[in-house]
Amino acid sequence: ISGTVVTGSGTGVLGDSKTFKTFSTADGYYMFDGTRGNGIYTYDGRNQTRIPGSLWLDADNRFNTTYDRAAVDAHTYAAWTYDYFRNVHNRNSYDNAGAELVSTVHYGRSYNNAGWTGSQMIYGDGDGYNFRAFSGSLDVVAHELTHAVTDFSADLIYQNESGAINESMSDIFGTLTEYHFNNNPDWLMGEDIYTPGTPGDALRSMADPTLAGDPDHYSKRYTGTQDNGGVHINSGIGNKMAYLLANGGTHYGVKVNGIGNDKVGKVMYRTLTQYLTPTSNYSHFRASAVRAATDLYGASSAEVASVKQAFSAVGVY
Ligand SMILES: O=C(O)[C@H](CCc1ccccc1)CC1(C(=O)N[C@@H](Cc2c[nH]c3ccccc23)C(=O)O)CCCC1
Ligand SMILES: [Zn+2]
Repeated sequence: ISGTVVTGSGTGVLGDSKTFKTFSTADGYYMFDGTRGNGIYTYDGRNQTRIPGSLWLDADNRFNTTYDRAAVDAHTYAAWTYDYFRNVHNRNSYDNAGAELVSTVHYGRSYNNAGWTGSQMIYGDGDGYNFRAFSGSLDVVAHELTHAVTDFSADLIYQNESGAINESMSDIFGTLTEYHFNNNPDWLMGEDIYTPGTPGDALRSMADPTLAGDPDHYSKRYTGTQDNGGVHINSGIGNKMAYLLANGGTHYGVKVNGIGNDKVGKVMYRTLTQYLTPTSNYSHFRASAVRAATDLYGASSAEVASVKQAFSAVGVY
């Protein structure tokens, strides 16, 4: 179809106004952003589970109905996350070759989850009590897109320790993306869409994983078979490590000197894209992060020392 890139405006899941790129055609305005990579496409799942559904079409380029809100945020936050990886890590989409970013919102009926299918993002509306529309949280959108980056780099197997590191990387870049855009940033995950009736709680805490019952030390790791061997549980070990590496602190008697968010982003990005492999475990995660920090800052640098401190603080050697 022929048309021109224009700027649309609308209301997000939290009732906030935002603008984004749309595509003006004879049929109306599509949620297609032709200014980033090979394009960002947002689809309407129409509360079915057939994907991708229908490319989102609007009559007047103003997206202010309640039904529009999930699409506004999925489209906007996909663009922001594209910009984060492009501008901060010089990566052109998840494959570093401009791969199209495809999202489907209104996936399923009251579907209480989101996900990366291996080729696109899907976002449920939530049931309105436990969750609201999952695309309403920037850290969730960046979490899902980071799964795509991981699949096209380390390709960490989604189970047991490699799966927990996969999950932790998604929580880490979800949080770093939130800080990059200063979008009510915190070291919580999904706080904007979790239990809308209960302010201040979250799906996970990276600052204190035990708030969600997740381990904050390797000695407390889950070794059962639920959740693909605890990928969303043992991610707490990597999440706590990253929190300490960025902010500093003393954990189980081990002092960590913080190096700040930006350096954590550089070390974790290089670790993920240069050193981790599909079968990496937490011990290999430590070795990989030390190598990445050594490449970036030198073997005798404070940053390398802090990486070692952070992994020691969560019991990983
Ligand atoms: O991307 C992911 O890791 C999660 C999707 C994982 C998935 C993988 C394969 C098939 C289906 C689902 C989605 C998110 C997640 O962490 N889900 C957790 C927590 C969760 C969400 N909704 C739930 C409903 C019931 C129980 C747990 C959950 C999970 O699937 O465990 C990430 C950010 C927010 C939602
Ligand atoms: Zn995940």
